[in-house]
Amino acid sequence: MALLRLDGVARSVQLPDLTTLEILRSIDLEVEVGDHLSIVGRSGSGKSTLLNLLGLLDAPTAGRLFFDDVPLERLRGAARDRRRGRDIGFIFQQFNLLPGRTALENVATPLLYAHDRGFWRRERLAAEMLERVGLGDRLHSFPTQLSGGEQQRVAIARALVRGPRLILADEPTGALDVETGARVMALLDDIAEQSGAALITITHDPNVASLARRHYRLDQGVLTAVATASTGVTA
Ligand SMILES: Nc1ncnc2c1ncn2[C@@H]1O[C@H](COP(=O)(O)OP(=O)(O)OP(=O)(O)O)[C@@H](O)[C@H]1O
Repeated sequence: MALLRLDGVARSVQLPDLTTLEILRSIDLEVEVGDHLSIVGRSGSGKSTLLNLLGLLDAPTAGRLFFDDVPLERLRGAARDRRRGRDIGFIFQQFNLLPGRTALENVATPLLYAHDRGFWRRERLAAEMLERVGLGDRLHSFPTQLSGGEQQRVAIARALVRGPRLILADEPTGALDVETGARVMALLDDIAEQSGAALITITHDPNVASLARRHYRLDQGVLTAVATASTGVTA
Protein backbone atom coordinates (compact mmCIF):
# COMPACT_ATOMS: atom_id res chain seq x y z
CA MET A 1 0.00 0.00 0.00
CA ALA A 2 1.38 3.41 -0.96
CA LEU A 3 1.81 5.94 1.81
CA LEU A 4 1.04 8.73 -0.61
CA ARG A 5 -0.52 8.48 -4.05
CA LEU A 6 -1.27 11.18 -6.57
CA ASP A 7 -3.53 10.29 -9.49
CA GLY A 8 -3.61 12.89 -12.25
CA VAL A 9 -3.18 15.69 -9.77
CA ALA A 10 -3.30 19.23 -11.09
CA ARG A 11 -3.41 22.62 -9.50
CA SER A 12 -4.46 25.72 -11.32
CA VAL A 13 -5.34 29.25 -10.28
CA GLN A 14 -7.51 31.83 -11.92
CA LEU A 15 -5.65 35.04 -12.66
CA PRO A 16 -7.20 38.50 -12.34
CA ASP A 17 -7.74 38.67 -16.12
CA LEU A 18 -9.84 35.48 -15.71
CA THR A 19 -7.38 33.28 -17.58
CA THR A 20 -6.33 30.05 -15.87
CA LEU A 21 -2.74 29.37 -14.93
CA GLU A 22 -1.93 25.67 -14.72
CA ILE A 23 0.80 25.39 -12.11
CA LEU A 24 0.86 21.58 -11.84
CA ARG A 25 -0.34 19.28 -14.61
CA SER A 26 -1.56 15.72 -14.33
CA ILE A 27 0.92 14.41 -11.79
CA ASP A 28 1.04 10.69 -11.00
CA LEU A 29 3.22 9.64 -8.10
CA GLU A 30 3.40 6.84 -5.55
CA VAL A 31 5.51 7.08 -2.43
CA GLU A 32 6.07 4.00 -0.29
CA VAL A 33 7.16 3.83 3.33
CA GLY A 34 10.97 4.09 3.38
CA ASP A 35 11.22 5.67 -0.10
CA HIS A 36 13.66 8.50 -0.66
CA LEU A 37 12.98 10.60 -3.70
CA SER A 38 14.20 13.91 -4.93
CA ILE A 39 12.35 16.47 -6.97
CA VAL A 40 14.49 18.96 -8.83
CA GLY A 41 13.04 21.98 -10.55
CA ARG A 42 13.91 25.51 -11.47
CA SER A 43 12.47 28.54 -9.80
CA GLY A 44 8.83 28.83 -10.83
CA SER A 45 8.48 25.19 -11.91
CA GLY A 46 5.87 24.52 -9.23
CA LYS A 47 7.94 23.03 -6.40
CA SER A 48 6.31 24.95 -3.54
CA THR A 49 2.88 24.31 -4.96
CA LEU A 50 3.62 20.57 -5.12
CA LEU A 51 5.10 20.59 -1.62
CA ASN A 52 1.92 22.16 -0.27
CA LEU A 53 -0.11 19.34 -1.82
CA LEU A 54 2.22 16.58 -0.58
CA GLY A 55 2.09 18.14 2.90
CA LEU A 56 -1.73 18.20 2.89
CA LEU A 57 -1.64 21.99 3.14
CA ASP A 58 -3.54 22.49 -0.12
CA ALA A 59 -5.88 20.43 -2.24
CA PRO A 60 -5.58 19.64 -5.95
CA THR A 61 -7.96 21.41 -8.32
CA ALA A 62 -8.14 18.20 -10.40
CA GLY A 63 -7.15 14.58 -9.84
CA ARG A 64 -6.97 12.80 -6.52
CA LEU A 65 -4.52 12.53 -3.67
CA PHE A 66 -4.54 9.65 -1.19
CA PHE A 67 -2.70 9.47 2.11
CA ASP A 68 -2.66 5.92 3.50
CA ASP A 69 -5.30 5.09 0.91
CA VAL A 70 -7.63 7.71 2.41
CA PRO A 71 -8.68 10.25 -0.24
CA LEU A 72 -7.78 13.79 0.77
CA GLU A 73 -11.36 14.99 0.38
CA ARG A 74 -12.33 12.67 3.24
CA LEU A 75 -9.80 14.37 5.51
CA ARG A 76 -11.14 17.76 6.39
CA GLY A 77 -10.33 20.46 8.88
CA ALA A 78 -9.14 19.12 12.21
CA ALA A 79 -8.72 15.55 10.94
CA ARG A 80 -6.38 16.76 8.23
CA ASP A 81 -4.44 18.91 10.70
CA ARG A 82 -4.09 15.96 13.06
CA ARG A 83 -2.90 13.70 10.28
CA ARG A 84 -0.38 16.31 9.14
CA GLY A 85 0.90 16.92 12.67
CA ARG A 86 1.34 13.25 13.43
CA ASP A 87 2.50 11.81 10.12
CA ILE A 88 4.35 14.56 8.26
CA GLY A 89 7.55 16.34 9.26
CA PHE A 90 8.63 19.50 7.43
CA ILE A 91 12.17 20.79 7.02
CA PHE A 92 12.75 24.15 5.35
CA GLN A 93 15.68 26.10 3.99
CA GLN A 94 15.30 28.69 6.72
CA PHE A 95 15.34 26.62 9.86
CA ASN A 96 12.33 28.43 11.36
CA LEU A 97 13.41 27.80 14.94
CA LEU A 98 11.71 29.79 17.69
CA PRO A 99 14.39 32.33 18.63
CA GLY A 100 13.63 32.65 22.33
CA ARG A 101 13.57 28.89 22.94
CA THR A 102 16.38 26.44 23.56
CA ALA A 103 17.14 23.56 21.21
CA LEU A 104 15.30 21.24 23.61
CA GLU A 105 12.23 23.47 23.76
CA ASN A 106 12.20 23.87 19.97
CA VAL A 107 12.31 20.12 19.40
CA ALA A 108 9.65 19.50 22.07
CA THR A 109 7.24 22.03 20.52
CA PRO A 110 5.44 19.62 18.12
CA LEU A 111 4.79 17.29 21.07
CA LEU A 112 2.74 20.00 22.77
CA TYR A 113 0.09 19.11 20.20
CA ALA A 114 0.36 15.35 20.67
CA HIS A 115 -2.73 13.74 22.15
CA ASP A 116 -0.86 10.73 23.45
CA ARG A 117 1.89 9.95 25.88
CA GLY A 118 4.26 11.91 23.62
CA PHE A 119 2.88 15.00 25.32
CA TRP A 120 3.91 13.85 28.78
CA ARG A 121 7.27 12.47 27.64
CA ARG A 122 8.11 15.43 25.42
CA GLU A 123 11.31 16.51 27.18
CA ARG A 124 12.79 13.05 27.14
CA LEU A 125 11.80 12.40 23.52
CA ALA A 126 13.20 15.78 22.45
CA ALA A 127 16.48 15.10 24.27
CA GLU A 128 16.73 11.66 22.63
CA MET A 129 16.14 13.16 19.20
CA LEU A 130 18.80 15.80 19.77
CA GLU A 131 21.19 13.03 20.80
CA ARG A 132 20.47 11.28 17.52
CA VAL A 133 21.41 14.35 15.48
CA GLY A 134 24.60 14.73 17.51
CA LEU A 135 23.51 17.66 19.65
CA GLY A 136 23.12 15.91 22.99
CA ASP A 137 25.49 18.43 24.55
CA ARG A 138 23.63 21.48 23.18
CA LEU A 139 20.16 20.88 24.63
CA HIS A 140 20.02 24.24 26.36
CA SER A 141 21.60 26.35 23.63
CA PHE A 142 19.53 29.02 21.92
CA PRO A 143 19.42 29.19 18.09
CA THR A 144 21.71 32.26 18.01
CA GLN A 145 24.35 30.22 19.85
CA LEU A 146 24.33 27.49 17.18
CA SER A 147 25.91 27.38 13.72
CA GLY A 148 23.74 27.08 10.62
CA GLY A 149 24.42 23.35 10.36
CA GLU A 150 23.58 22.86 14.05
CA GLN A 151 20.36 24.86 13.67
CA GLN A 152 19.33 22.70 10.74
CA ARG A 153 20.05 19.60 12.83
CA VAL A 154 17.74 20.99 15.53
CA ALA A 155 15.12 21.54 12.81
CA ILE A 156 15.59 17.92 11.66
CA ALA A 157 15.17 16.69 15.24
CA ARG A 158 12.00 18.78 15.53
CA ALA A 159 10.62 17.41 12.25
CA LEU A 160 11.25 13.83 13.38
CA VAL A 161 10.31 13.95 17.05
CA ARG A 162 6.73 12.77 16.51
CA GLY A 163 7.92 9.87 14.36
CA PRO A 164 6.41 11.05 11.05
CA ARG A 165 6.01 8.57 8.24
CA LEU A 166 6.69 11.22 5.61
CA ILE A 167 9.40 13.87 5.77
CA LEU A 168 9.22 16.77 3.33
CA ALA A 169 12.48 18.64 3.00
CA ASP A 170 12.32 21.89 1.01
CA GLU A 171 15.84 23.02 0.02
CA PRO A 172 17.15 21.63 3.34
CA THR A 173 20.73 22.65 2.61
CA GLY A 174 19.96 25.91 0.83
CA ALA A 175 21.27 28.09 3.67
CA LEU A 176 24.39 25.99 4.37
CA ASP A 177 27.83 25.84 2.80
CA VAL A 178 28.47 22.86 0.53
CA GLU A 179 30.35 20.74 3.06
CA THR A 180 27.95 21.35 5.96
CA GLY A 181 25.02 20.80 3.60
CA ALA A 182 26.40 17.43 2.54
CA ARG A 183 26.83 16.35 6.17
CA VAL A 184 23.35 17.50 7.16
CA MET A 185 21.82 15.77 4.15
CA ALA A 186 23.64 12.50 4.90
CA LEU A 187 22.36 12.70 8.48
CA LEU A 188 18.80 13.34 7.33
CA ASP A 189 18.98 10.43 4.90
CA ASP A 190 20.33 8.17 7.64
CA ILE A 191 17.74 9.08 10.24
CA ALA A 192 14.89 8.81 7.77
CA GLU A 193 16.09 5.35 6.79
CA GLN A 194 16.51 4.17 10.40
CA SER A 195 13.03 5.38 11.28
CA GLY A 196 11.47 3.88 8.14
CA ALA A 197 10.01 7.23 7.08
CA ALA A 198 9.66 8.25 3.45
CA LEU A 199 11.75 11.27 2.55
CA ILE A 200 10.97 13.66 -0.28
CA THR A 201 13.67 16.23 -0.91
CA ILE A 202 12.81 19.20 -3.06
CA THR A 203 15.89 21.01 -4.28
CA HIS A 204 17.56 22.77 -7.16
CA ASP A 205 20.93 21.27 -6.16
CA PRO A 206 21.91 18.11 -8.10
CA ASN A 207 24.35 17.06 -5.33
CA VAL A 208 21.59 17.05 -2.74
CA ALA A 209 19.27 15.23 -5.13
CA SER A 210 21.85 12.56 -5.84
CA LEU A 211 21.44 11.05 -2.37
CA ALA A 212 17.89 9.99 -3.15
CA ARG A 213 17.06 6.61 -4.60
CA ARG A 214 14.44 7.84 -7.04
CA HIS A 215 14.79 11.04 -8.98
CA TYR A 216 12.17 13.31 -10.48
CA ARG A 217 12.26 16.54 -12.39
CA LEU A 218 9.56 19.18 -12.28
CA ASP A 219 9.41 21.34 -15.35
CA GLN A 220 6.62 23.85 -15.91
CA GLY A 221 4.35 21.83 -13.67
CA VAL A 222 5.07 18.46 -15.30
CA LEU A 223 6.70 15.80 -13.11
CA THR A 224 8.85 13.18 -14.83
CA ALA A 225 11.00 10.38 -13.48
CA VAL A 226 14.68 10.73 -14.29
CA ALA A 227 16.99 7.79 -14.93
CA THR A 228 20.44 8.04 -13.37
CA ALA A 229 23.61 6.11 -14.10
CA SER A 230 23.49 4.41 -10.69
CA THR A 231 19.82 3.59 -10.50
CA GLY A 232 18.71 3.08 -14.09
CA VAL A 233 15.10 3.88 -14.81
CA THR A 234 13.44 5.04 -11.63
CA ALA A 235 9.75 5.22 -12.42
N1 LIG B 1 -1.72 31.85 -6.11
C1 LIG B 1 -1.03 32.07 -7.25
N2 LIG B 1 -1.48 32.97 -8.15
C2 LIG B 1 -0.82 33.17 -9.31
N3 LIG B 1 0.31 32.53 -9.67
C3 LIG B 1 0.80 31.62 -8.81
C4 LIG B 1 0.17 31.34 -7.56
N4 LIG B 1 0.89 30.39 -6.91
C5 LIG B 1 1.94 30.11 -7.72
N5 LIG B 1 1.88 30.84 -8.86
C6 LIG B 1 2.83 30.77 -9.99
O1 LIG B 1 3.04 29.39 -10.31
C7 LIG B 1 4.39 29.13 -10.62
C8 LIG B 1 4.95 28.06 -9.67
O2 LIG B 1 5.03 28.60 -8.34
P1 LIG B 1 5.83 27.87 -7.17
O3 LIG B 1 5.87 28.83 -6.02
O4 LIG B 1 5.20 26.55 -6.92
O5 LIG B 1 7.26 27.68 -7.83
P2 LIG B 1 8.65 27.15 -7.21
O6 LIG B 1 9.13 26.10 -8.15
O7 LIG B 1 8.45 26.76 -5.79
O8 LIG B 1 9.56 28.43 -7.30
P3 LIG B 1 10.79 28.91 -6.33
O9 LIG B 1 11.84 27.84 -6.46
O10 LIG B 1 11.19 30.20 -6.96
O11 LIG B 1 10.23 29.07 -4.96
C9 LIG B 1 5.11 30.47 -10.53
O12 LIG B 1 5.20 31.01 -11.82
C10 LIG B 1 4.20 31.30 -9.65
O13 LIG B 1 4.31 32.67 -9.96
